Amino acid sequence: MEQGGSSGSAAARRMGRLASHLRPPTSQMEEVSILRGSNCRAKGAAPGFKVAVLGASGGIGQPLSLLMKMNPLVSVLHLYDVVNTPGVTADISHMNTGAVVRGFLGQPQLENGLTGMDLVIIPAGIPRKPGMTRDDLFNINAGIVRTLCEGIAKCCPNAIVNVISNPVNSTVPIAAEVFKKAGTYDPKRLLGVTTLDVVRANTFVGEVLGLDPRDVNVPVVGGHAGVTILPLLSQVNPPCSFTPEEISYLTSRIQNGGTEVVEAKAGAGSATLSMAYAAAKFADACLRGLHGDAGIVECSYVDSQVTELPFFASKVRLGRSGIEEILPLGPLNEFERAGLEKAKKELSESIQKGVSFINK
Ligand SMILES: NC(=O)c1ccc[n+]([C@@H]2O[C@H](COP(=O)([O-])OP(=O)(O)OC[C@H]3O[C@@H](n4cnc5c(N)ncnc54)[C@H](O)[C@@H]3O)[C@@H](O)[C@H]2O)c1
Ligand SMILES: O=C(O)C[C@H](O)C(=O)O
Repeated sequence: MEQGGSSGSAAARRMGRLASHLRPPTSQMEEVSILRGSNCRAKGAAPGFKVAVLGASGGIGQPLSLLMKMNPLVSVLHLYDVVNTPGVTADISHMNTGAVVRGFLGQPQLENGLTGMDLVIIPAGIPRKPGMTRDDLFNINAGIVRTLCEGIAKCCPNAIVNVISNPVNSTVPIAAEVFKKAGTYDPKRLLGVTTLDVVRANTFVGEVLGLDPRDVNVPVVGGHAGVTILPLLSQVNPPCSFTPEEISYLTSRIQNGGTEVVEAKAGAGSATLSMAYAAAKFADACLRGLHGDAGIVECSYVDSQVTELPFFASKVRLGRSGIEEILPLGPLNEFERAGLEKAKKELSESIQKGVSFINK
């Protein structure tokens, strides 16, 4: 009887837990707290990194959060947005992968969402509509990125930060200025996400060459808008050559890939699915670097001395401290040298605009 009584009370405790789980949680923290011994990680999950997605309810944020929930290097995933995070969090939290998912809604919950994070990914902000440039997003997105970076400086100053919000050519300098003001700036830990340019370049070059795009690697340098997106077609791996017509077609298609999607979506936003794929790929590279894996090289828009500009996208080697080395541009042909000059002119203005926004 006693045995029955004790297993009965164990069952009652389990039922109590279940009942409280079925009750609508007042916060995601309460929901998580009923899980046995899992304040930090899901039962059975390997130790891993803590990752926050800021703007997690958006067109990029949702599929990116899904992909990060699938990443075995992630043990805790925080989803922050100013709308809809309870629903997105409930949905993603049912995936039977290792990471524990917690949702944070609105500015009052930002600091809890950021505390203790190793990697923060920022896809928060408005996207383009047809006829707009990325710079047309500056007025709204600059303020969003500033607020989020102020939170990062306060709550997780050592986190690696991946900036997706456009215009990246200005939002990365904005983030740097916020961190400088807070005294937390580490240029090795701030990375603008330009992976979608490389993903597109690999796809389009693969189509022209008749190769599997997974076997193609095109360095794309400069920045992330129009002529600042500079594919180095002379450095494609595997080594190959192109006709002048192919170079003209590929350069234009890669530089205008974002606009191609904006026009096809006809007012419903910009690239979200390919971007989530690209951002998840880049975040995974950052996490593998933090984990100590060797030989991780990705293109990214970073604080740089590769040119005379303070920020520039080029190949970087990632490691335990973030960016461990910025690789040189390598030999450029005449077409690419001319493209570099155009890119630098526009980049210089975008960088200055970002810096002035914080220091005005
Ligand atoms: N770097 C790149 O290669 C690249 C590629 C595609 C899109 N983008 C940019 O990413 C951004 C997001 O695009 P999207 O299609 O996901 O837009 P979206 O409108 O679908 O989603 C943006 C999300 O940000 C949230 N948000 C707004 N203000 C916020 C704040 N203060 N704090 C937290 N979240 C906030 C919104 O609620 C929304 O859920 C845009 O600026 C877009 O231009 C960049
Ligand atoms: O083009 C945009 O506005 C979004 C993004 O920068 C992209 O390259 O798809």
